Parts: sequence; C-alpha cells; structure tokens
Amino acid sequence: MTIQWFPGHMHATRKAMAERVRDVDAVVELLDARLPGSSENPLLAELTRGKPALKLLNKQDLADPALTRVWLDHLQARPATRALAMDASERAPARRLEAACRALLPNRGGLVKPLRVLICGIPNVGKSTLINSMLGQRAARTGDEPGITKTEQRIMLAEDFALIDTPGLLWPRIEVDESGLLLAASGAVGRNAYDEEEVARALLGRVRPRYADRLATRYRFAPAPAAPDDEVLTEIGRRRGALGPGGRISLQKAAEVVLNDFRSGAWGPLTLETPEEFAAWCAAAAAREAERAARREAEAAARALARSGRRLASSGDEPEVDE
Ligand SMILES: Nc1nc2c(ncn2[C@@H]2O[C@H](COP(=O)(O)OP(=O)(O)OP(=O)(O)O)[C@@H](O)[C@H]2O)c(=O)[nH]1
Repeated sequence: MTIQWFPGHMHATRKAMAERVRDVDAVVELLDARLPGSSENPLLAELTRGKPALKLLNKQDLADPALTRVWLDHLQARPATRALAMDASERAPARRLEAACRALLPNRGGLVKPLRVLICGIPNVGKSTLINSMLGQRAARTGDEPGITKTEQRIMLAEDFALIDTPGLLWPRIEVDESGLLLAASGAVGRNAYDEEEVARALLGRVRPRYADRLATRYRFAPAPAAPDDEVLTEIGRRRGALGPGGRISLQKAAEVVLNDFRSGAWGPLTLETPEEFAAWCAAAAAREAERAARREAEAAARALARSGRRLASSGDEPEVDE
C-alpha cells in the first residue's frame, strides 16, 4: 500500500519551501521521536542542504530512550546539524530551543538583523503545542509576516530572535511504504488515506519483535513469535470485546483499539524504527522505483516501435534498418 494524502502538490510545495528556506538563517524541524526517519520531510532535507538545521525529536516521553539516543547521534553526525529530544509540553522548551539555535550560528557577532529561524514539521507532530507553550511564557505573536505568505507568523523569542511558523508546508508523496504505514499509525495522516486494519497489522509487525513484553502486559497474552499479525489482532479484539454484528470479532474495532493504545502511549515508551532499518527501507524503495522507471521506459519504447511498425505497414514501405 502506498499512502498518498497530498498527491499532486509536490511542485507547489517544493516552490513554497524553497522560498521560505532561502530567507531564514536556520531551520528547526520537529520529528516524531518514535519514528524520526519516517517523520522527516525528505523535500526539506534536500532544500536546506548547507543551512544550519536543528532536529527536534518531539514526544520523547512516548519513545524508547535508548533508541532516542541512537537517533540523536545519527542526526548530529550530519554537517551543520544539531538534534535535541524534547516533550513539547515541557515548561522550558523555548530556552532550550533558543540556546540550540544560537549554538548553530555562533559567529553572528556585530550583526543587528534578528536571527530568523523557520520551524516546521508534519501534521500532529506537536508544533502547535510547542509554539503555544513558548507563547505562554514570554513570546509575542507579531501577526502576519509580509512578503512570503499571508499565513506566516513571526514569533519573537527575544529581541534578536524570530521564530517563523509555517502552516501549510504540505507533506510530499510518501515513497517508502513502511514509512507511510508508521506515519498513519502515529496519527500524522488523514483518516481517509489509509485502511486501519492494514495499519494496525503493520504496527503490530513492527512492535512485536522488539517489545513483545509490552503487548503481553497490556493484553494479557503472549502470542508465539511466529504467529501471524492477523491472528494477534484477532486475539486482541477478542480480549477487548471488539465485537461487530452477530457478536463476531470485528477486526476494524480491534484495529481501532491497537491504534488508540499506541497513540496514547498505553504500550509504554517505544520507537518504531532504527536509522539502519529506515535506511534499508529507503534503499529498497529506491530500487523498486528504479525498476518501475526502467519498466515504464521499456514499455514506452515498445509502444513507439509498434506505432512505427503500424505506420510503415499502412504506407507499404519497407522498414528502414539502422546500421
Ligand atoms: N505525549 C506527548 N504528546 C504530545 C507532545 N507534543 C504534542 N503532543 C500531542 O500531540 C497531539 C498533536 O499536537 P499538536 O501540537 O496539535 O500538533 P501539530 O503539529 O500542531 O498538529 P497540526 O495542527 O495537525 O499541524 C496533541 O494531542 C498534543 O497534545 C509531546 O511531546 N508528548
């Protein structure tokens, strides 16, 4: 299954992002600490190459602390990149955020222009929560920023420090199937773009090998490691009274139980991907895409050949043979 919930907007998104990125000093991207690779916008990574970047692994309270450490190290190994883990409802995120941004741009002595930092992130990652908690402390919303877009907001964190909030930076097409499923599980995807049963099964498939004990505690049963995810979903439904018409177990309702439990953190802190796993999915997706492109090219060449054969046949000419 490929989840595409903003199809067709790729070009406009790229243009809007490129414009905004050009005018800022640094870019802060909120990532979901449970799926940092999948929740990172690949378009943004491409457009901000060379620009100082701060990756905020938000919802760290819901993520596996050992894997959060692994992801922080992985992200900080990139040039001009810092990474921080946080919980958007924390009391003092503004101070940490500001300090981390300033550390990204240490040589601004003598500059009077305020530091302009773009903040962005996928839907539901906690951007509003973070901004609200910052606004609640000391920042003032200054209204629309003229020029780039009417909806852009400038939040003055300090006299010389502006955070540029960017609603409407849409997510490009998700090319990596695994990422699409995990993003759907996390709640970042509109409900109509995916099948809950499929997403719940994929989620169980990700969680069972690493955190089988959590599921056993939550649902009071320990399936055999080789048991199919479908069977586990059915058993969860049975234990949770997820029943449909005729008193039969409803896989749809069981899927809702699984997704709600994951999203609310009822399974305890866990992370759905490591940097290596994510890299392997991306490589496999790129290989699949290259295969599809080669097939499309071969089909187009075959069609062109057939068309020219038909033309020659109807004109009665002998086909020319290339030497
Ligand atoms: N546990 C936990 N929940 C969080 C955290 N940050 C945000 N949330 C919750 O995640 C949900 C989405 O948060 P929002 O701040 O609305 O996310 P957003 O990125 O602004 O979402 P959009 O408006 O769709 O772009 C809310 O239910 C928040 O309470 C966090 O650090 N930890």
